[in-house]
Amino acid sequence: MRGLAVASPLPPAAAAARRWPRASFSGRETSTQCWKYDLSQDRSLGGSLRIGQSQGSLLRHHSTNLLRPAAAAISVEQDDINTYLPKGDMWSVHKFGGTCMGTPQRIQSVADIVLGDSSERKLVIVSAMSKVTDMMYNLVHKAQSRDDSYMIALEEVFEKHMAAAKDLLDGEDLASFLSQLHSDVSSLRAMLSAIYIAGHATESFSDFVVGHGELWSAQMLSYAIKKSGAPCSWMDTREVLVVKPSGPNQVDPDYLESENRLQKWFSRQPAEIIVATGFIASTAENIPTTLKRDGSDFSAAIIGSLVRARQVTIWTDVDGVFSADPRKVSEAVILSTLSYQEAWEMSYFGANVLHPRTIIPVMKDNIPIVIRNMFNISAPGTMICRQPANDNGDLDACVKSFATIDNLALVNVEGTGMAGVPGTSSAIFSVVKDVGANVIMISQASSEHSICFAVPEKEVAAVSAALHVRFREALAVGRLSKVEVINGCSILAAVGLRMASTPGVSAILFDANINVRAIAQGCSEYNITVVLKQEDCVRALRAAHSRFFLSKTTLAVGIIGPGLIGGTLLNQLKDQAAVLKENMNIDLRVIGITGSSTMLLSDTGIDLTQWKELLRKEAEPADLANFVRHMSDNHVFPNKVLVDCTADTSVASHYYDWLKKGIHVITPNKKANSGPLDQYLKLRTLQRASYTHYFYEATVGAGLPIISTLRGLLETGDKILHIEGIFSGTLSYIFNNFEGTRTFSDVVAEAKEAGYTEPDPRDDLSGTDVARKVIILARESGLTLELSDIPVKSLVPEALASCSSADEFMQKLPSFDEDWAKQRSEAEAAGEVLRYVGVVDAVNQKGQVELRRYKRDHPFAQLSGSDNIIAFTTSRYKEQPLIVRGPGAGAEVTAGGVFCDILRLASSLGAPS
Ligand SMILES: NC(=O)C1=CN([C@@H]2O[C@H](COP(=O)(O)OP(=O)(O)OC[C@H]3O[C@@H](n4cnc5c(N)ncnc54)[C@H](O)[C@@H]3O)[C@@H](O)[C@H]2O)C=CC1
Ligand SMILES: N[C@@H](CC=O)C(=O)O
Ligand code: NA
Repeated sequence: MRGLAVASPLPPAAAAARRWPRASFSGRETSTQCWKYDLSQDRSLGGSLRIGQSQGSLLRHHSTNLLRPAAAAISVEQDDINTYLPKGDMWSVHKFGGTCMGTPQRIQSVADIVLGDSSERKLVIVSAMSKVTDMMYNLVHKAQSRDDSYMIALEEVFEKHMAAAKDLLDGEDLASFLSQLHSDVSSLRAMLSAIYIAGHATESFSDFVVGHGELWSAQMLSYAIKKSGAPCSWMDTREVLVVKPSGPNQVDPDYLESENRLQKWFSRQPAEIIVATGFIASTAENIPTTLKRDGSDFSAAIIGSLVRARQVTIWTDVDGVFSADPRKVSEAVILSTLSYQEAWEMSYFGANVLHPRTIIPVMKDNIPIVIRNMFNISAPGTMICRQPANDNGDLDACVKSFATIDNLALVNVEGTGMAGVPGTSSAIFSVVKDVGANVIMISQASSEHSICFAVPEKEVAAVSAALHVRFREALAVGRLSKVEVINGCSILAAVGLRMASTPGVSAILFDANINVRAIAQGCSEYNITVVLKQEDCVRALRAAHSRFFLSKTTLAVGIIGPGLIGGTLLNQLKDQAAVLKENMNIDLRVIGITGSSTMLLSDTGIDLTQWKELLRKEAEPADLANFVRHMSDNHVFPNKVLVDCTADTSVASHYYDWLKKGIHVITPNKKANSGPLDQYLKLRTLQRASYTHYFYEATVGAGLPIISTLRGLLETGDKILHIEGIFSGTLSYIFNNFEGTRTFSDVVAEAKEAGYTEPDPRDDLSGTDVARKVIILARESGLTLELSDIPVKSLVPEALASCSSADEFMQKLPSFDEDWAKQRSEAEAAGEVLRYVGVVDAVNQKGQVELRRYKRDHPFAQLSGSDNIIAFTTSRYKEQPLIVRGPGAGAEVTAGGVFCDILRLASSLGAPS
């Protein structure tokens, strides 16, 4: 036996070892070095001798069984050649479906994608141009039903391909394609005419006709690739792929024969790029046939396996495999990896991934399949392979996807006589088999008292009738108690390879508030299947999906009162939502906005860029009860919060119920915390006993950290002695700006215009707003005071207290400007300013609100704008109080304070800090 002649020196051992890690070096660093190689582990060698033809291949000597890396130029003696077809990592297989081959421009893009792949060798499988396969079947159908319009239809097929070729090709390539097209169409015309005369087409006649779509698309693409100068041949896979029928509408590949034929083919045309026809094949007797449904994917997988490809890429028009049907679950995400088994399970449960049989050929050789979008090349796609690369072991990753099957019926066979009686299930399922029904899932209670199974709804009547006949006697004597049919069912399947090793998966599924009728989980635990009412299915699918795929800190937000503060908050949420999601994994979804007359609801989140417009155009009449139901019935989102941005006492009276329902509450509205003491205490007791949160930072000092500062002091054991301050942004603004240049009523109007006042400014001027804040802080400090316990000096002239509206009040206020001017001058003459202050006297358990005069150098006299200043005197801050100062009213700062509370909530739900 002759050896191998290597014409140029071998690569250095170290470099070679990197490239062939399983090789063990023996010999010296000379041209005589040899490499032992573990053939069994290397799919590039396929366990038998392969000889490479370029640098980077492995050569094995027959007699010594030693392998060595090939050098750039090798001359190989004919005797030593087992095969001409190089196999292994150098091959990359691509498949482009009809949509990808839909137009000449797309065919050109396909050519560009193929040329852009740097693999040493490429095998490209193509489908017919979109719609062509249907057109071809239609030709056969017309001809055999003796409809002579088949001639016109054939002409259309011809025109379509001629037009595409003229767009795509030119010169000699175009001429030779068109000449082939002419000749093919002539033979088709003859064959269709024969079919027309016979009024019948055999399957192979039909397959012969139909396969032309692929023959033409493959030739066009190969010419388009060749145009760029790349060496490319096209392959009629009927010469290579041999299959045998294995059932109705099903064929099995004959790998051995196909491999032999492929090698022969390659020895004739050893091109670096081969464009091959998908879908078509032939029998061992060379009769044309097809690979049936999803045939081109199957062709790609078989050929990928024959050449032991590095990868098979299936190009399509979606970014990859979704975690659930995106038409049903808008939150569905593209999965980066899937195991073969997961892809298999998903296909079974109706996900449009790959036909299970497409996976078999590549699975045996561990060849990854990548699903990619040819219209979005930047998307990495989904890789289907043996071991998911990003399998990081957390619970979220163990469920890969959810799929559903509708229109099922559940059959439940029940009875004490079933337990321990061998053959019952075999009797049941032989009945099912006899009526030809397709069992989708089976579940048997371990007590063996019942077996239930799901079948398509349209098959259940026959199944039920046959079971009643078969078990008539058992039913009559009571061994079986019933054969029950439950119509209108769906299956929801959770698929994931790692569910087996992850505790708690089914618990999460059940926790999603799904009313489950039956459950099945195989020992392999690749899927958990639950049967539920069809009408619940989409809701359940969304709920289950959200449990696994949404961030734990996804918050469904309902905004009540989109006025100044609520509206500003919505705009802030709109501007910041993407940043929060990106940086902190906090996903905020406003799923409802209600004003006093209209409300806007959404299941998955309102588009905040147009909330105002939507609220005008798409809103429904406001109904707070329905609004809250919409929040609590939503099972997509794990956490919900209602944000009350009204000043309404009746809205505040519902907080207790909402917290009880598990809905968190956040508010700038002071009514609940300054309302009747018993209700306040009841609310706080409930909230402290639950894990539901209630935040209200903006009720005092707007966005200033007043409540949180006070809480921090108290929770760390400090003792509050005294809290004193200017708590009203409105009154602060008024007295900071009422300096003799403008009238009192003008300054009040300015404060209202600036958004500092309450919806009715009398609430500010009357001192009620300050009294409420004093009560809130007093109660927070442990005092049990009612609002009526606080003496308040009202600045509302008695005559205006009874005005029927805020507008009327504002109109009449100027008549009191003179009184105010007098008070101000008196203070000024004494070197003092007017300031409206609130006091919590924790030592004496009292509160107070009054208009005081302060010397010009007092800190309270130094404020500007809407500044609040609050001084906490405590056991720790006794000599010098702890002071918080800053703008204490206004839309942006108040909405910002409410927003802060929302993030505090997200943080207590587990968001990163
Ligand atoms: N303006 C400010 O600087 C500050 C305001 N706040 C508080 O913020 C809250 C909101 O104040 P603004 O936005 O200025 O008032 P606003 O009058 O501009 O907005 C209140 C909104 O609530 C709506 N509303 C009233 N009753 C309702 C109900 N039952 N159901 C649904 N919607 C209802 C109104 O139609 C309006 O759109 C008040 O509680 C106020 O005390 C707190 C701190 C500072
Ligand atoms: N109207 C209030 C707003 C804040 O609570 C004020 O003026 O302080
Ligand atoms: Na505050």
